[in-house]
Amino acid sequence: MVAEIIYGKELAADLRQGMKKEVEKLADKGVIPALTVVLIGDDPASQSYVKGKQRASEEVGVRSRLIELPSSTSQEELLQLISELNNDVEVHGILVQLPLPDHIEEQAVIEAINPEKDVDGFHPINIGRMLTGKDTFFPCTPYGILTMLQSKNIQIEGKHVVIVGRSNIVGKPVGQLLLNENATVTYCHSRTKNMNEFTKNADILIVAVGKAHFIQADDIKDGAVVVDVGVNRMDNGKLTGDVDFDSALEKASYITPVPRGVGPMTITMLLHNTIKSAKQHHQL
Ligand SMILES: NC(=O)C1=CN([C@@H]2O[C@H](COP(=O)(O)OP(=O)(O)OC[C@H]3O[C@@H](n4cnc5c(N)ncnc54)[C@H](OP(=O)(O)O)[C@@H]3O)[C@@H](O)[C@H]2O)C=CC1
Ligand SMILES: Nc1nc(=O)c2c([nH]1)NC[C@@H]1CN(c3ccc(C(=O)N[C@@H](CCC(=O)O)C(=O)O)cc3)C=[N+]21
Repeated sequence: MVAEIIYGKELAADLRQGMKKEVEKLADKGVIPALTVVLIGDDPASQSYVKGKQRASEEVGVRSRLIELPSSTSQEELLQLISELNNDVEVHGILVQLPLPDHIEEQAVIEAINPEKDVDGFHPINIGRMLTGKDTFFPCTPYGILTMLQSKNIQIEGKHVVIVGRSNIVGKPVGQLLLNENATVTYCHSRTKNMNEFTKNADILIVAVGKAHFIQADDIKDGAVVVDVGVNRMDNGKLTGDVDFDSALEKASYITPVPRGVGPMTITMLLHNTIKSAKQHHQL
């Protein structure tokens, strides 16, 4: 079998066209959705992602402000800034780019953000709301993956979803989101034994590890749907995923590429959440 490639980049562009129209309508009512991104330090990958977020915001008419701070910023200073942003009625979404420097406790920062402005969907209140099946800001990467699967009418209910990786921002929440869609979910991680006995059983395999070509064709069931979340920069400067794309393409029924797959969808769902937040704040 040769897989159909799911280009998140194209779906993202389609969705942003709709968002642009929605933002124009909001502007007529005097509301301009506004996102503030806080970037600490000078990690080139983070800078590149943040640039992508700025560009996409501009495209749909979301007002995006970037606050760049040195890596010497203290936790107290960051918490103070978040408190100011929480109180600023002109700010609908707050995103603190992760990872943070070692001297800052990530969870304390996430919990300081007003859940109503937590457009990343990382606050425990929003995670809990997602877990219990309530409406909330869904974490952007999981939400983007769900939207990609739905765009191809891929059945989720009753399917065995295997996730490799259990981070708080990707692995864990994508499992919960798909569980809500009635999938049967298995998590694999660094302590999992005989991992490919699980991956080979997956109807939908989602890989978020951060190791280039970690998953090979041998690890994939014939006809499986393969979602590659990994973004790894190779020595030649090019990006590659966690899945050996060329060999997996011959085995899967659907596969997402890297780049142009999940990444652009993550950014698009961030804009979706920011628009949603603006509407909620203005009771629209
Ligand atoms: N496209 C996008 O929008 C996004 C892409 N990413 C990319 O996705 C990748 C993962 O990101 P993130 O979830 O934040 O990463 P983390 O580093 O937080 O988590 C990696 C996960 O992989 C697991 N893992 C590591 N080694 C192995 C192994 N040998 N076998 C099985 N599991 C293993 C870890 O297990 P354990 O928990 O046991 O340590 C952990 O759960 C990265 O490449 C990142 O750049 C991330 C966010 C968004
Ligand atoms: N608070 C927070 N929220 C996040 O959502 C968040 C974060 N921190 N820290 C890092 C990860 C990673 N992440 C990506 C977003 C877009 C692409 C993306 O657009 N990738 C393009 C390529 C981009 C390029 O060329 O550099 C693609 O795959 O086609 C990738 C990765 C969001 N993250």
